[in-house]
Amino acid sequence: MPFATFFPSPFNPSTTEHGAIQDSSWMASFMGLSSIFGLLGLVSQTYIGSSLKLLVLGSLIETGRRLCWWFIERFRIQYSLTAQFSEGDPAYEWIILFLTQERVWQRSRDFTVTAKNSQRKWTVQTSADPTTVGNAEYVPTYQAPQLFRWRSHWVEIKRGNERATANMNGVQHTSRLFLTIYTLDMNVLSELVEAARLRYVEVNRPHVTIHLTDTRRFNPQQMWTSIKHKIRRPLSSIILPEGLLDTLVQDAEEFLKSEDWYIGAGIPHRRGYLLHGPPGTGKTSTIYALAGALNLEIYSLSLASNLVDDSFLQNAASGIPKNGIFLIEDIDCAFPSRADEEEELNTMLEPLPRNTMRARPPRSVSLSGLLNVIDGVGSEEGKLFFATTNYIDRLDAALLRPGRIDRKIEYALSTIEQTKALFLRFFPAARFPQLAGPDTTEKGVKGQPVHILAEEFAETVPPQEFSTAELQGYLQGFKTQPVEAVRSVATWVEEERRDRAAREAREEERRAKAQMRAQQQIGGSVFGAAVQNPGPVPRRHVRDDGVLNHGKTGNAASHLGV
Ligand SMILES: Nc1ncnc2c1ncn2[C@@H]1O[C@H](COP(=O)(O)OP(=O)(O)OP(=O)(O)O)[C@@H](O)[C@H]1O
Repeated sequence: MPFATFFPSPFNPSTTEHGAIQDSSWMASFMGLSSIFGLLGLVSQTYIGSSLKLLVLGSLIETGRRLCWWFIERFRIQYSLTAQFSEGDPAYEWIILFLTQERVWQRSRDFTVTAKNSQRKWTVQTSADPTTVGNAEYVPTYQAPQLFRWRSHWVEIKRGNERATANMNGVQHTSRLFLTIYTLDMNVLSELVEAARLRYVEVNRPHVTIHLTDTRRFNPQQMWTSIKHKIRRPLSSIILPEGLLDTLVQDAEEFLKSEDWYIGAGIPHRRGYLLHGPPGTGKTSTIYALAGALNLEIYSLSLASNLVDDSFLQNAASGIPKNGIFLIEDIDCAFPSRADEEEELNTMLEPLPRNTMRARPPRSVSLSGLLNVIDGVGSEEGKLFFATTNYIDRLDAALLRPGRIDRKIEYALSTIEQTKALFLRFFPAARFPQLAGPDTTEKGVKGQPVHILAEEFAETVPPQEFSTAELQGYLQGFKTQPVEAVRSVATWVEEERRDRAAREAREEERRAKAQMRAQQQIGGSVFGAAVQNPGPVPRRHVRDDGVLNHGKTGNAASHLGV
């Protein structure tokens, strides 16, 4: 319809009220305008029509698209299984190794490269030659899902956004992974997870897995966030007095096999071992070798950190799965030594600058917290508890009672037999055929040359004076020179004795000075100092006669020499 007809004008001659004929030029220009309006009307009419058509078409497409997604989603929900894995959980490690081996990330083109650590991540092998990869890890950065086929099923893998958890050290980010399997069969998921676990076990067969907590990344749901793999150590490489190791291994094996017996007898299925003795005598090495021999994973916790408190300990212990070894090294850390207490006291007695408050040295794990963890709820599910200490005397009797610590195993400095065995381990006949010749007799000793050397070495080293670690350190300096090692050992023993004597004298002097300072301050300005520095000294009391006494240890006065 023409525009003019559609919008009748008051200036249109046919519609003028008086019917007067207008001037012809005006008429002409009016006719021109009218035709432009008409044209515009035509165009806009076509435009609106097309727009309407487009609108309808667009709506149809969008509805179709949404419908498609809806069907796809319904299909996914109906015909797929989705599992989530979170960093820090062992299953996450299994699946990461599995995906790496399946080369799922191989098409990645965008990486974050980090120096290799022992924690397995999204590593992609970028080169067929392992030496080229070197000590770096290639972690794909993009979030796009990856699709692969596993046993005739389509599997989709997607990196989730990192989950942020707030803790006392700020916000902690944990990676997540979503695995979707397109199948109706629920078993496929558990089969895949089990296949990943078995592969992980197989790959780590030469290793012992050690789980560690990271106090900076405290998350009550996920305590064991760090994993290390140590080369499995054969039990035969541990040199201990005859029978000690065999008894320990048999005891642990017996324990693992007898869950039913424990349940039947109403005894909690747990076993505690305390390995005690001087440093470097093989306590930790024994536990690692045992874990390797029995295919157990170690969950190792140190009480030395100020951030480890009772609740941290409780959370960590309850996160240990069945048949795991819970290891607390240097368990005495939780309990201060007398030397520590003296040191602490001396520090407290030292004057502080004005207006300075002295913080009490943090020691966060309590004895009751520790006892609860060892025999509390959740500790009885087939867990082996191992603790090591250099100072068994510092441990409370409550901790050492059977049910908490079932076996105490003492480690000592190297005996003649151990020293000899260590020498033979360093210079095996296979590597030193010249020492494996026929039996000879020297200085009344008969045997292969290597045995005669070992005998001579062991006789020169005084028994029970050096730790196996110290002797190992000495022999490392003579890796290829067994004869030289024997020749020089007497000189080394003398030097070591001199060094020790000098160290002890220095330590004695330091302690004597500290004691003197403490006594002077107690006798003189101790009360002034106490007013200035109101740090609490809860376990100690100052007797009327000025003698220090320790509330807890009782006889501290004697060890202070007053
Ligand atoms: N009995 C032993 N048999 C074999 N190797 C030993 C033995 N004792 C110590 N070593 C060696 O000495 C080093 C330290 O040993 P380990 O850490 O097991 O000692 P430890 O008793 O746990 O010491 P610490 O009390 O200081 O923790 C290791 O390299 C280990 O190989």
